[in-house]
Amino acid sequence: MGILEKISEIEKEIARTQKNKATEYHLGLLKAKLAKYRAQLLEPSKSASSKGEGFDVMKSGDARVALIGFPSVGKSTFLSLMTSTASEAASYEFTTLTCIPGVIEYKGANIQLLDLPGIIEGAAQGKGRGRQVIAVARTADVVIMMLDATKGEVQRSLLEKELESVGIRLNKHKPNIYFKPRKGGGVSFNSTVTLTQCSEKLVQLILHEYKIFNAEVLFREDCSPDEFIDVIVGNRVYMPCLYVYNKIDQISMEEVDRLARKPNSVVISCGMKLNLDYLLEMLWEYLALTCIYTKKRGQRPDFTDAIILRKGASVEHVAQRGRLHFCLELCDPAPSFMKIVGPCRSR
Ligand SMILES: Nc1nc2c(ncn2[C@@H]2O[C@H](COP(=O)(O)OP(=O)(O)OP(=O)(O)O)[C@@H](O)[C@H]2O)c(=O)[nH]1
Ligand SMILES: [K+]
Ligand SMILES: [Mg+2]
Repeated sequence: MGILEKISEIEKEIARTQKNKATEYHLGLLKAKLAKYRAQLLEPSKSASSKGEGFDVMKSGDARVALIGFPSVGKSTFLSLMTSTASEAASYEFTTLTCIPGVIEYKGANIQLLDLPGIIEGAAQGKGRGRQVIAVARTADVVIMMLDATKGEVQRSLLEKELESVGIRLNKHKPNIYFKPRKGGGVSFNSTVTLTQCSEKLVQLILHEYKIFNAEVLFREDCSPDEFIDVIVGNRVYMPCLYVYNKIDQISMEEVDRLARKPNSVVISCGMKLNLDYLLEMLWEYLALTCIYTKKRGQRPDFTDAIILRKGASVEHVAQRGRLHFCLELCDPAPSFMKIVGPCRSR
């Protein structure tokens, strides 16, 4: 049996198995197996043609945003609207066949926006350019999942499943579980909270499935078996995702209102240029970028020339941007998220 068949067998079995106390170990084991096969599926194959999967586009600017969506939802139209790059848009599917980068200039930041080919169900398994698109998505700071407002929720849940299956976790934080394999001593299991979804026995079972017999495990959060598996597997990407419903010019006001109220969602129309400013505001928030203005002693800050940093960045990051001589005289008082990490060298 090939890996794809094994995966589909396990998926079917999970779907048939009722979720209750008696089946929890069985289900936990199935999920561990599933994650293992999926990981195998994603391992780069040995053939030369699949080397360097993903489109080769240089990272540039202060942040990277990837446009993911079904064909013809308006990704290219959006790129052409928001950046000075033109990407061909047309009414037929798979107009875009490669990765096309553009730059959004916002609040002094350069945000790299990547237009990508449309993806469809089965993308993660290599349908269309799915794997390449997903490989690019993994490198982004934020994913915009663009959806056709007229197509309901189907597109959204299909794409979520695709991304989920390749280890991309949308709008979730890393599970707060300490996990460290050891050389010996068996499995030591502890938790600082009451666990309602995992138990020591289940954790042991899952670990054994991964041939891990010695490890330290500390749950600091009431995590699910899936979250625990994510921690063991280790290569998960936790990524903010904005769901953007395009083409709202095609649906009723009631429907627009319903979509707009969904969490992490924005409704727009590229065709009628509706709500694009609000989308940018949201995007900025999701990117969690901060502008820092520097000044020389006795002078006013230069608000036309910001340094863009991630929230939580330090003076050292400013220094790395070659603005060291300014950073010694940062606006006073220093913003609370800046921590001084060491003496600055002067230039
Ligand atoms: N009514 C309406 N049509 C739109 C809107 N935005 C884009 N379109 C149309 O939708 C069609 C597809 O747009 P594209 O930008 O090519 O879509 P895409 O997602 O890049 O498609 P692929 O590259 O094939 O994956 C085009 O005919 C656009 O004119 C919108 O807001 N409203
Ligand atoms: K298209
Ligand atoms: Mg396109």
